[in-house]
Amino acid sequence: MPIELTDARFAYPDGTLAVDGVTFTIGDGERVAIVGQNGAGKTTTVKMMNGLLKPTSGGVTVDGADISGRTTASVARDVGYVFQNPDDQIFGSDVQGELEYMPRYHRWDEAKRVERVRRAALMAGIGNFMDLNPNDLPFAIKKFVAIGAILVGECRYVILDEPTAGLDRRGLRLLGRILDQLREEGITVITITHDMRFVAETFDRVIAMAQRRVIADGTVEEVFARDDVVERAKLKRPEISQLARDLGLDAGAVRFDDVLGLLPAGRG
Ligand SMILES: Nc1ncnc2c1ncn2[C@@H]1O[C@H](COP(=O)(O)OP(=O)(O)OP(=O)(O)O)[C@@H](O)[C@H]1O
Repeated sequence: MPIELTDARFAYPDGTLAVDGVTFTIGDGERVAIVGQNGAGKTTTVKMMNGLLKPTSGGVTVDGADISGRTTASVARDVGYVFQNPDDQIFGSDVQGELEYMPRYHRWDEAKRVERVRRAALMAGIGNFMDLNPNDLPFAIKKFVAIGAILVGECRYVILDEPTAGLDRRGLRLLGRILDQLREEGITVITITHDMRFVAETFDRVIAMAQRRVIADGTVEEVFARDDVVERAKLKRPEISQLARDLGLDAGAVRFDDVLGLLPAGRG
C-alpha cells in the first residue's frame, strides 16, 4: 500500500508558502530520493508524509487512509522520520532510553521491547554505546542512534533526511547495510539528500523539486539525463555520470558499472 500526496500545499504560520501543490505516490518497497536546492520544499514535503506537518490544503494518505485526523505519534508508527540533525530528534539521556522511548510510549510488552531494541542496536551498530549519553558521542554515531531509534519501531516507511552528511566511509558502509536490510524486509525508504553519488548507487527513483514544486519524477537515469531538471533543481550530476557525458557516452548512465560497460573493448 502506498503513501499518496494529492496537490498537497503547505504554508508556515508566518505565511511562507513552502510547498505549492505536490502530487505523487510512493509504493511498497520503493527506494525514492527527493532532491533539489535548499529551500525547494523537500523537508516540508516529507514532514507532511509522516504527520509532523498537516497540509494547508490537499491530502495525504498512508495505506489508502487519510492521515489528517491522526496524531503525529500515530502516523509515526507507520512512517518513521530520521531528522537531518540528530540533536533535533534525540532527547534521551542515554542511548538505551532513547531506543526504548517508542516501545514504552506504545506500551509494548517487555519481550517485544527488548527484542526490537536489541535488533535496532545491532542494525545501527550502536550496541557498545547503550549506557552513554548521546550528547557525549561523536556526530556520526549520534546519527546512528537517531536511525536506531526509528528502526526500533515497526514502520513500513522510513524517511531519512540527509543520512550521508557527516559520515565517513565506515559510516557510509554501515548505512548501506541498513538500507539493504530494509529492502530485504520490503520497507520503503525515502531520502532527502544532496549526495548524488548516494542517489545513483542506492535509489531507484528520483523526485526533483524546485521552487516548492515537483519538476521531475522518474528513474535515476531519466532524471539525471534531463539538462533542464539538473539546471532548475541545481543538481550536481554524480561524477561518473558527468564523466560518461564528457566522453560522449550514454547521457543517462549514472553508475560505474554502466559506464564501464559502455567503454570500447579493451578500455574497460
Ligand atoms: N519553520 C518555518 N517557518 C517559516 N518558513 C519556513 C520554516 N521552515 C522552512 N521554511 C521555509 O520554507 C521553504 C521550504 O523549506 P524546506 O525546509 O522544506 O526546504 P528544503 O528543500 O528541505 O531545504 P533544505 O535542503 O535546506 O533542507 C523555505 O523557503 C524555507 O525558508
